[in-house]
Amino acid sequence: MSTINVISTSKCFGGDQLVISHDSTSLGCKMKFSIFLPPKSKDGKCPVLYFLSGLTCDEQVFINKGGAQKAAATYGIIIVGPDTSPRGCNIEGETDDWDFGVGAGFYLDATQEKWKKNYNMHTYVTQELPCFVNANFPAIPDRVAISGYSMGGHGALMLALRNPGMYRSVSAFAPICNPMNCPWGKKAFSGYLGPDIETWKEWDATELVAKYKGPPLMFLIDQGKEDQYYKEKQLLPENLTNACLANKFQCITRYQEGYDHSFYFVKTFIEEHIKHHSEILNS
Ligand SMILES: N[C@@H](CCC(=O)N[C@@H](CSC=O)C(=O)NCC(=O)O)C(=O)O
Repeated sequence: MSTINVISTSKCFGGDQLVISHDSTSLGCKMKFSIFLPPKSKDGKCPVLYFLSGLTCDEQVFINKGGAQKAAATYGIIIVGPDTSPRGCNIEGETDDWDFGVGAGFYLDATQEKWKKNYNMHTYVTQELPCFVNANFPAIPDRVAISGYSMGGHGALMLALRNPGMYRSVSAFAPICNPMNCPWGKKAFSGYLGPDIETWKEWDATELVAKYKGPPLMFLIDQGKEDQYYKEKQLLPENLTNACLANKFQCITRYQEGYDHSFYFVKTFIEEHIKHHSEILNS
């Protein structure tokens, strides 16, 4: 287990907003993550919500723009916000594009030679980070939820489908729903996974719904109707809805009038998502 380094700690709604760094073995670099500790965690262990951010984000964006701390304090939920990719690995071209490489890890484990040593965000978020959080913070290891936004929304759905039983509750804001059929996803999957489209299906939530064999699970998804990336067909929520209908997988997708693809949209509905997770995590 790597050493914990507390970068910052700030009192917030009676709890504490921390930023932590540690050496990651699965990613082969130093990683930062945010963790909000609600006031209730001073008296005992609390459930945990992992929140995965989108393209171009680091561990700072959600804690500064997401507006989640008040609800997390109210409902007694710890929120962990990992970074979106490894950083500083000196891979040629990793900072050339905003939608691939640094800031765009897509929460998968890369198989291509150039990326596979470092771009293992699936292993990091599902294994290494929870071990580290559970060892260092008052988290209840088997009361865990996951949510995310855009690329991170897909990460939340896909991680829950690939890891049955790991997450009791799942939600997403404007998720990329079917990456192998949208420009962002095609670029990322061909870069990290190579040209064989069959291997892409293992990392695509819309494909994985049909294979899910775990305990009953439901998705809560909010999608803005004025979202520019929705209109450009980067998100494809209808493809996920159709897959869920075909496979009797419960998915509530709420199309929200007037909202675009921004953190103004996320912060509008974050309290409802945290309340939703709290009800399931505490049941
Ligand atoms: N190229 C732009 C836009 C990138 C962008 O919109 N990123 C979103 C997530 S999109 C899907 O994953 C985001 O979270 N941006 C951070 C923010 O502060 O809004 C750019 O470089 O900003």
